[in-house]
Amino acid sequence: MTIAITCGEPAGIGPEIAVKAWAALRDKMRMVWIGDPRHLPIGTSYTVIDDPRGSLPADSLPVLAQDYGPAPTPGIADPRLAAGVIHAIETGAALAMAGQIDGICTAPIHKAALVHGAGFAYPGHTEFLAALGGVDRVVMMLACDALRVVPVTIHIAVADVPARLTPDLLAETLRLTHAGLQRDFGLNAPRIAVAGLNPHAGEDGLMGREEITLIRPVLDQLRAEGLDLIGPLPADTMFHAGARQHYDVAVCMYHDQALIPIKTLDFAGGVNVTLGLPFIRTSPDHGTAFDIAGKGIADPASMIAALRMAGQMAAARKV
Ligand SMILES: NC(=O)C1=CN([C@@H]2O[C@H](COP(=O)(O)OP(=O)(O)OC[C@H]3O[C@@H](n4cnc5c(N)ncnc54)[C@H](O)[C@@H]3O)[C@@H](O)[C@H]2O)C=CC1
Ligand SMILES: NCC(=O)COP(=O)(O)O
Repeated sequence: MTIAITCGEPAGIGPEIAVKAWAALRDKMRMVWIGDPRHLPIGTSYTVIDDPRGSLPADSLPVLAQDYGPAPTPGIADPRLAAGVIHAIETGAALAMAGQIDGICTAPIHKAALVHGAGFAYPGHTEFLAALGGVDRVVMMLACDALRVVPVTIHIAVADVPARLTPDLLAETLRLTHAGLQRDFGLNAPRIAVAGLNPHAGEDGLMGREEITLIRPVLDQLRAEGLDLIGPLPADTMFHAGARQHYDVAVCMYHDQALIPIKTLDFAGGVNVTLGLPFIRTSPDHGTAFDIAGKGIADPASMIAALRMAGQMAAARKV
């Protein structure tokens, strides 16, 4: 099994955590890095390879080399590199879809840098990879040992959430989550908790009506299809340790409702995984960390967890 790491934003911590994670896991799994070797931390031992399916060097980072431009100043995105950052993701996705690698693990991108530098038309990897994979809908799931979460709406303004939260989007997110947990996480009958949108899950309509008009009808429909659904639950009380025992994943209505609990519980161990793609994709749960880039102090734990998860998913699909 071979997992490719895409370089991510060269001015961030992506190259550093890729090298650290590769060093930690090189005895346990096959990994290649896609990017411009000039963006690796100074002194990194690497070997340029052509074929990710061939033999890989044991003691230097295998690199599918691209030519994107000289390394930027740490912490300052260089717009001239934006097209290269995007190309690395495209290369990883293409290799995965061609079966030349078993999955990709994407280092973080700086979304604004890609928009300003290359007119990137997507708010994140998740939406870009859906387009590359030729699928209309995917699900962003973040997972750590203590919790899995899915935001139904992802990278949109909070003000836009109620209008974008449609029965179709909610139903498809729940179905993809159910199928993804079955396929890749060994859960035959995943228990899915669903958050309300409003405080106290609307308190019988006193604090908002989306629970009554939208969420409950969708849950009733999908229960009839056989999904094990709990909710809609008040989001403020569904994440304490006791509550978490009753479900395998929490599906939330918007980005921060889902990501705040998991990043608070386990920032170092969290993994971002895209469900519903025709290939495996994981990522660390954190961003580019410009404030510590180039200092050599970035923690590779989330990247290590993401690579392990990609490897486990790939192994499960081969059984
Ligand atoms: N998958 C992706 O491509 C993701 C990209 N981002 C992007 O990253 C950029 C910065 O986002 P922020 O909200 O500032 O979050 P961030 O995760 O980059 O940083 C938040 C704080 O956590 C620290 N931190 C993050 N990762 C760390 C690590 N491995 N070791 C030690 N400390 C670490 C940072 O130094 C900073 O103090 C944004 O452009 C955002 O869009 C954010 C999340 C995921
Ligand atoms: N906040 C999570 C995040 O930004 C991850 O986005 P993506 O690049 O994995 O789509």
